Amino acid sequence: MTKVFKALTIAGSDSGGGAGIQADLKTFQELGVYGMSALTAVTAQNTLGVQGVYPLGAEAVTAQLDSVGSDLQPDAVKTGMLFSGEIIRAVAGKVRQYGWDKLVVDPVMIAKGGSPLLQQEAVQALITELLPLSLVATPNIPEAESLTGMKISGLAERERAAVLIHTMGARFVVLKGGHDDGTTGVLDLLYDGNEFIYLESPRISTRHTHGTGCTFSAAAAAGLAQGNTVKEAVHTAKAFIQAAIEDCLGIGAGHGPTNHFAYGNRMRGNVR
Ligand SMILES: Nc1ncnc2c1ncn2[C@@H]1O[C@H](COP(=O)(O)OP(=O)(O)OP(=O)(O)O)[C@@H](O)[C@H]1O
Ligand SMILES: Cc1ncc(CO)c(N)n1
Repeated sequence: MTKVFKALTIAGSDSGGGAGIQADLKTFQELGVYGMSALTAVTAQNTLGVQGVYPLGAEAVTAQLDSVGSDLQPDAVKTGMLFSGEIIRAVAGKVRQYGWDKLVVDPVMIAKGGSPLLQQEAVQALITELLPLSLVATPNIPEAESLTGMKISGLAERERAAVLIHTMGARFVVLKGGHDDGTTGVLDLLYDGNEFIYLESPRISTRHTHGTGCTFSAAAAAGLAQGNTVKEAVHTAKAFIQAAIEDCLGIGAGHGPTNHFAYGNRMRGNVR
């Protein structure tokens, strides 16, 4: 039998299916990785915004992690929306207990429309509890500003923020450039503690970018689950999200989801 690669996402549910757990599982599946999930919160959400946030208690998160950890042994794990310090501490405890060392931390804080997905007081727990356990952290620019307390405008500041987040314990940092509006390219910065690698792609002019960060970090986790290096996994994640934004589905009246089929379609030669 061929080896089955397995990845676990610890994140919130997006009823609209473009971000959160749904984006993660679709991405795992498209990249040939068996997906598992531990829910932290249920959101009532669509392309127009977040209509409600219903967090789970930490014990419900712990129970799901024990169910997966005691039986299914994920090859890689990613975190998304964690909502509270209590949930972050529970997740960190289980990551340590089960020795999940291929951990991608996407420090989700605020949805694109401005709704908070992480309590302000939980940012410190993210820094002290989870970043030190992470193999890869994938902040966007506002998240990097919140983690570091810096205001980031130019490339030099972005590099400085990546170094700071690395010193918080993330062995690799991908500082994503989606929010750097007004530029013709999108520059994601990968820092490995030693050198900067610049992943640049043309900026696609579209409003359909709901869940780009979730999809990107899930693709990176899928690559790690398959045994790829961090650099390989991040390069594939960039190609996956670029295709998913380019071939957008155009659904919903607001900020629509990306096309999770796009990368696989291209690989299979079925271009839309
Ligand atoms: N308009 C765009 N064109 C091309 N690539 C983009 C665009 N917007 C985002 N990306 C890519 O998508 C990935 C996610 O970046 P972004 O900075 O948007 O994350 P995010 O803000 O965490 O996403 P979200 O919170 O919506 O899930 C990055 O690899 C980035 O380069
Ligand atoms: C559940 C959830 N997680 C993450 C994001 C960030 O895109 C979102 N909008 N919703």
